[in-house]
Amino acid sequence: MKISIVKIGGNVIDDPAKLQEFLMLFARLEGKKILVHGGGVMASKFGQQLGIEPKMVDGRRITDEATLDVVTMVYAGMINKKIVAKLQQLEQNAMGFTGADGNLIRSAKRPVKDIDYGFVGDVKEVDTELMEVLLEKDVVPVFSAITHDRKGNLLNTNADTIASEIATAMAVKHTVRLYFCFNKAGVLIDEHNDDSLVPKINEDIYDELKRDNVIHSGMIPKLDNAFSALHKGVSNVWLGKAENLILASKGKKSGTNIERHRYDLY
Ligand SMILES: Nc1ncnc2c1ncn2[C@@H]1O[C@H](COP(=O)(O)OP(=O)(O)O)[C@@H](O)[C@H]1O
Ligand SMILES: CC(=O)N[C@@H](CCC(=O)OP(=O)(O)O)C(=O)O
Repeated sequence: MKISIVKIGGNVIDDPAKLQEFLMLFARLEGKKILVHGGGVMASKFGQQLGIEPKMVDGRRITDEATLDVVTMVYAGMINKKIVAKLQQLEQNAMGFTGADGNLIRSAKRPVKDIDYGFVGDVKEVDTELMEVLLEKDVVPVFSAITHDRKGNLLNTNADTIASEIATAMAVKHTVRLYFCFNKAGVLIDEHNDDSLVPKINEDIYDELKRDNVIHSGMIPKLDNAFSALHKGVSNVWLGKAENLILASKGKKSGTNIERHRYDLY
């Protein structure tokens, strides 16, 4: 099978008009597809209303027990079900999941090293067989950023990581393209200027831009996950504005394309 794995970030989801526009494009995407959504911005806002201040380290959320409740409500509840309903309206047979549903994504609580991330899960296993059954039935799986450890605990997992792990697992048997859709034109030299796009990036350029703090916060997990997916067999990774999804799917020039090898650009 040819499968598109599309990740949509919280900044787009938080804007109802932009979300609707993106879902309409996603609905037009041909072939088998899986959607993974974040919602970090909204979890931070709802948490703050409850007096819980967000704590992020390199784009990843420190998740204590109260925060885990908030992210479960916001990601697996509100956002996931709204997206599923909107996709159903667009005649996509969407089904919403956390990793616990059908044991689709099992993770393990991240071990404490320098930082204690709390209830954050590192993905250990994706059930590709069940995923294939769903895709064969033309179901469009929609994943939130919640996984489980099969010991009764839900865990918060970065949505970019979920997209990359699903892509990697499916790439063992299938041809997989991974799209990270968000609110910027791609990797930028000046994050406030969409014209400063880096059209191709490899790990050497990434290391340099990260060292110079040109790439920071949420862009770090995105690129770490993009390179990891490519190294593990994903054919193609694209990163760019949600509204350019269809252009990207047709191979038209847009966004940042991630290159697999350090020597790709030389
Ligand atoms: N070099 C860069 N180019 C573009 N965006 C960057 C860069 N470095 C940091 N960022 C920030 O990363 C953000 C994207 O990460 P994140 O907020 O996690 O996205 P998402 O919407 O997918 O959740 C951008 O909105 C931008 O603020
Ligand atoms: C562990 C961890 O960082 N989890 C993320 C999951 C949501 C997410 O990734 O949302 P965006 O894609 O909108 O950033 C978080 O709670 O922010």
